[in-house]
Amino acid sequence: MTFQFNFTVEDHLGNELTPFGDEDLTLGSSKESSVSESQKGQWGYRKCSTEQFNLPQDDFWEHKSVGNAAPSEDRDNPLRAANSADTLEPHKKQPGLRVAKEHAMPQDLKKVLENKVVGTLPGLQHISVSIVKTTLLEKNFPGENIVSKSFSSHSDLITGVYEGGLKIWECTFDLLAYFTKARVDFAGKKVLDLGCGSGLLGIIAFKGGAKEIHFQDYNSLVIDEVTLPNVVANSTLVEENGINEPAVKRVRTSKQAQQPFKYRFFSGEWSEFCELVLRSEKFFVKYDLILTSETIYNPDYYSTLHETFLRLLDRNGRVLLASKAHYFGVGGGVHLFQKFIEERNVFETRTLEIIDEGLKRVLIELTFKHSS
Ligand SMILES: C[S@@+](CC[C@H](N)C(=O)[O-])C[C@H]1O[C@@H](n2cnc3c(N)ncnc32)[C@H](O)[C@@H]1O
Repeated sequence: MTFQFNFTVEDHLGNELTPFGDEDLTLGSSKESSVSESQKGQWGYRKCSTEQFNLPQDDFWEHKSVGNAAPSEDRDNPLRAANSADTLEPHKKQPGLRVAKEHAMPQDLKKVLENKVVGTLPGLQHISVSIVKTTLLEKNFPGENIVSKSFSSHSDLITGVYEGGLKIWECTFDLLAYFTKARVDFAGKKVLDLGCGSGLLGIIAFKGGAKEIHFQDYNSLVIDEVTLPNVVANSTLVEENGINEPAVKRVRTSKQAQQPFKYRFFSGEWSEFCELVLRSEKFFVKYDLILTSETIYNPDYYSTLHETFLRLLDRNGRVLLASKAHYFGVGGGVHLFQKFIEERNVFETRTLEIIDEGLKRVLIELTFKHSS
């Protein structure tokens, strides 16, 4: 599927460091922007010198090994069955489904930021994805060839090959703004940034005091080249630079800041990811919060996405989801997704906010109909 429905905030704002922008990936129609003037003004770039980052010691990163058997559970009730590592509905193994894997944090964290250019947003550091793409193209990256595939097919999404993680999508910023507005409480929570791409949602959750954060993206390369570097770039700057993030101030004491945080990184298709994490610990502790932006564009994925929520969300947890109202060309959107959720009758949805400028966007919350 050849598809383009968005712009990168980074490219849209213009940046002289960008040798080619996503302009090159755009099919036809004009781009629409709803990025506010204040967002534009706050975006800037600087070359990254790894010396500028006082990177954390090894024990900062706590990893768990994968491989324990999953607990067996009662399957009569969808909620109980959701605890099982076995799929609720027989999972049709499709050939070519991207197998999930866990990414270990590299030993040498400074290397993660090598050749990266770092931009800033309020309370956030963020590497330039355009530079990453260019570097990978130049290097003729031997792994997942998604950059050149995306480039040559003029598409931001290639179904089953590249699902768009090499951009920061617009709704990420809607959700970030909502976190501040609604004073979302991350303290002590176990959080999943699902379909993370840049990982900015999870990073803000970390800064807000979340106790454990997992990042998942379809593409392995996205995790290695974008998500991980962003996490590293943001890992210690919070305290050192005195970034004024209200949520940070509220919950993070200097003592908390010194405690090791648990990050884990995963790539792969959602059902495979579920299998992997549910098997990774004998008693997998479910997520209190699942954050997900621009992941409901393809109706073909709704069933797997629903099942992922069902199996991985704590009964008293919630999903915060941001989406365009409609994804032209692919067919998905909020209305269709909400209808799908209603029919399944497991979650209830609540509209948190409608952003009606540029392309209409919606923030919704999902919670279990019957919590504990
Ligand atoms: C359009 S991108 C959005 C990236 C990021 N959340 C943002 O807002 O900038 C959609 C993301 O969802 C994930 N995704 C989509 N479909 C998926 C699937 N079937 N299995 C696993 N991940 C998927 C991909 O990892 C991709 O990064």
